[in-house]
Amino acid sequence: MVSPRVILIGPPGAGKSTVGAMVADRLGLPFVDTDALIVQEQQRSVSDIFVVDGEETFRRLEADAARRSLDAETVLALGGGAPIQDAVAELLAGHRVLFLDVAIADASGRIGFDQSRPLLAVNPRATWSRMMTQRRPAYERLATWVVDTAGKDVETVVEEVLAHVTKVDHD
Ligand SMILES: Nc1ncnc2c1ncn2[C@@H]1O[C@H](COP(=O)(O)OP(=O)(O)OP(=O)(O)O)[C@@H](O)[C@H]1O
Ligand SMILES: O=C(O)C1=C[C@@H](O)[C@@H](O)[C@H](O)C1
Ligand SMILES: [Mg+2]
Repeated sequence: MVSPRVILIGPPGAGKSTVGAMVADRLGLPFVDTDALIVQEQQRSVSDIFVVDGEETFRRLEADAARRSLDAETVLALGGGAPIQDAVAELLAGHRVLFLDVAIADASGRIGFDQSRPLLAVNPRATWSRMMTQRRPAYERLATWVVDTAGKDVETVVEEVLAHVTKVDHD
């Protein structure tokens, strides 16, 4: 069965989009990011969908985007909240799922908490921390591998992800 070489999960600021694109490039594979796919297909921003149609609509689009992205050989980044949905979590069984872990100290510096992340529009640091406490058990349960990105630059994280992917390719 054809499936993504690796699926990246983790909270906003973990580096899923940045690291995922670079890993895909190094592997010579297409990079798919469910957030970007939704934006492209809907022709509007994630924030716009949240504000105009509500989170429930976004989650439905996201689950659908994830479902359609699982049967191709790519590097796949899921939106931060995607694997928290039971419907998406169930789809991940049997796939290589890599949790990019990050703590608030690094995440806050990375994402700057601008308005592009609708869930973090109010009290961004406290909201991120609360969200991560709730989500961490799911990220850990679904992951077949974890890379802690704390204190590591993007290139170091990319190398760690590539090392893992190459190793499991040969196992
Ligand atoms: N290990 C790292 N060290 C320093 N900066 C990083 C690292 N990983 C990512 N960044 C930077 O942090 C910012 C956020 O990264 P990115 O958008 O890839 O996160 P994400 O996990 O895709 O978040 P979201 O769930 O909101 O889509 C980017 O500017 C990126 O360059
Ligand atoms: O963590 C989340 O719930 C989100 C993360 C982003 O990737 C986007 O999917 C959206 O902003 C929601
Ligand atoms: Mg992203």
